[in-house]
Amino acid sequence: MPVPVHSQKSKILIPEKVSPDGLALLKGQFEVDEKKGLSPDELKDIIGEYEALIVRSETKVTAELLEAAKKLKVVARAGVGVDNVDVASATKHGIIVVNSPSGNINAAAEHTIALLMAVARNVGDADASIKAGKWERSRLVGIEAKGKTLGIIGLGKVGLTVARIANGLGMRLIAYDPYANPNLAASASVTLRQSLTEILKEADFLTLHTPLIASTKGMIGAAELASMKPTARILNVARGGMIDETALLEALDAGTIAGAGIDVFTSEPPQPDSPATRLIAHPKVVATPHLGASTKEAQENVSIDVCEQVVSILSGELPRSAVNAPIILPEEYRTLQPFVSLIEKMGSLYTQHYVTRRAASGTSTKSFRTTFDLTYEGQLASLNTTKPLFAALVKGLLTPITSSDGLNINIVNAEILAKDRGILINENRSRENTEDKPYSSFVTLRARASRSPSHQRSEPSISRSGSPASTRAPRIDEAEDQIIQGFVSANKPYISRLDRFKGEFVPSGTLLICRNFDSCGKIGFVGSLLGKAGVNIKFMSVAPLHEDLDGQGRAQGNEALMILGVEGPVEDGVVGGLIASEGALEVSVVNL
Ligand SMILES: NC(=O)C1=CN([C@@H]2O[C@H](COP(=O)(O)OP(=O)(O)OC[C@H]3O[C@@H](n4cnc5c(N)ncnc54)[C@H](O)[C@@H]3O)[C@@H](O)[C@H]2O)C=CC1
Ligand SMILES: O=C(O)C(=O)COP(=O)(O)O
Repeated sequence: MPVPVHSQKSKILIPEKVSPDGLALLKGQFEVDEKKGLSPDELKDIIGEYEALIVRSETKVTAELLEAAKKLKVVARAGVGVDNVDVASATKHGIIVVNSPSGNINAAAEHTIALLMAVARNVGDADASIKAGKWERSRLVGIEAKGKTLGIIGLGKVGLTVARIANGLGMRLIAYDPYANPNLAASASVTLRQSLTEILKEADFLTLHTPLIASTKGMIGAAELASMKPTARILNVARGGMIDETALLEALDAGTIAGAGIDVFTSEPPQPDSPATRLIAHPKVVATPHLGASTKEAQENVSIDVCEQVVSILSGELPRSAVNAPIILPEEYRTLQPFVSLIEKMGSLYTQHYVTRRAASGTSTKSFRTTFDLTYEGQLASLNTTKPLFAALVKGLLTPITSSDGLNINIVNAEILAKDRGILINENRSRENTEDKPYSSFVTLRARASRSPSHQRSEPSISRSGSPASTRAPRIDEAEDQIIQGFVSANKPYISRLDRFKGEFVPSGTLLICRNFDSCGKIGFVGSLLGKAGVNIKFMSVAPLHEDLDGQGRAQGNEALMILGVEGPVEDGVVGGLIASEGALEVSVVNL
């Protein structure tokens, strides 16, 4: 992966309490600002300085805030629910949203059980009573959990964990979740019901564990409460807004619902005199101020989880749990990572080497429509998702011709951006046997340029400033395909073919790519010219013509590529000198 360059440290804003365990991973590498108690306007005023924002449930990450977040690359939610983040807007801006999908699951489940027991045994009421100097044993008689039916709405991670603990308490478990895994449900002794109505009728305790989405907003209203047993108790450690707070208050007052344990509210903290405030004050309610995830262990987990992902993203790597990007299995993630780097470099090499050259040859780039065929061979061909590789190619193609503060191209928005710019990419898989090769996967980028009939915008525009390009380049034949091939060995990307030339080189740093006649003295000529210009050569690789290889690997043609890894800027004058009569036919300078 690209090595993070933090010459000017990236800034990270943390407007909420996030455990120091994760923050320790950021401090030193980045500038970390912990600023609590900011108003929405204050947050909007400063967000433009930051590349990462780490929040919990209190900060509202709105479309307006994201619009002002010009440098933002990632919103990290140190927890599960992202209902406080406008994910669609983040996607549009190419901002990755990550969360910690499992760091606080156990805490939320245990808190649900704590509320269940507290409601069953009147713990809140009894505590207030005894603190007030009373001794009310007969008023505070409770019920047991054992043998009671627990109705679970949403049998995901928290719901299943609650089920497993409640099973230990001897409860009968039923659940409603149209997307539940029946095997997981059975293994937790949960019987799945086909409708919410069945659950509502049977439950002695009802607990909610779905996300707050359109289908769950207000899912428990007056009608649902009326269909429940008058002895039933309700628990909500998921999200406020799923239960109609006014309807619940009325049901508790009317005695048609026996009690409630509530951790989350429609508005947090609740407004004075709101239904939520009256619920909190109700004697049949045990309330907590959104404490489901508030354990030392959970906060350590989520903090480390999201901070690691922030480091990855700011270093140009893939995150583990992106909410607005495809899910990547851990083993695929390990395979993909070095290829993401390789393919981004292949795309960048294409734009810097070919597009620039085409411009220098005097051919209008606007008159070409280029189709890219990206072919994965070997191990890569059997991956479930190649989206990160696709995104890497778009990023590589466009970054050299985009101002650095312009596009934030990533896995989230690559497809939209490619489409917007008329870049057509076909992905192909080939299971050709790579066993005889020193690498298990192989990538080929083939660019097919053809004249665009209407001269529409089709090619990335190519005004790379300060990019010295060849002057004696031949005109590009529009029927000619450009080919770049590469592979990864020991996690390091290599280019193995550039157009008609075959030879391995590491695509990193500043490279001088010289096409020349394969004759004596060329290396000496180039070396001495660069030496005189003070350009230090770090490595050199010679790539003979691909098609003309004889059976013994010797080039028969009379042209070759010389690839030089150099240090320091290469001025236009130096390039001009290299293309002088005795030197190279063509030179391009690429920065990878
Ligand atoms: N109070 C707190 O501090 C905490 C609250 N939470 C909240 O708990 C909730 C659940 O979290 P997880 O279990 O991690 O989520 P999850 O995504 O693993 O599970 C949610 C389940 O809800 C189901 N579901 C979705 N729509 C449904 C519908 N209309 N009817 C029935 N089931 C439906 C899904 O199929 C899924 O199985 C989230 O809202 C999360 O924000 C999570 C952690 C701490
Ligand atoms: O993870 C979740 O969904 C939570 O609700 C936890 O919220 P918090 O991080 O404690 O503000």
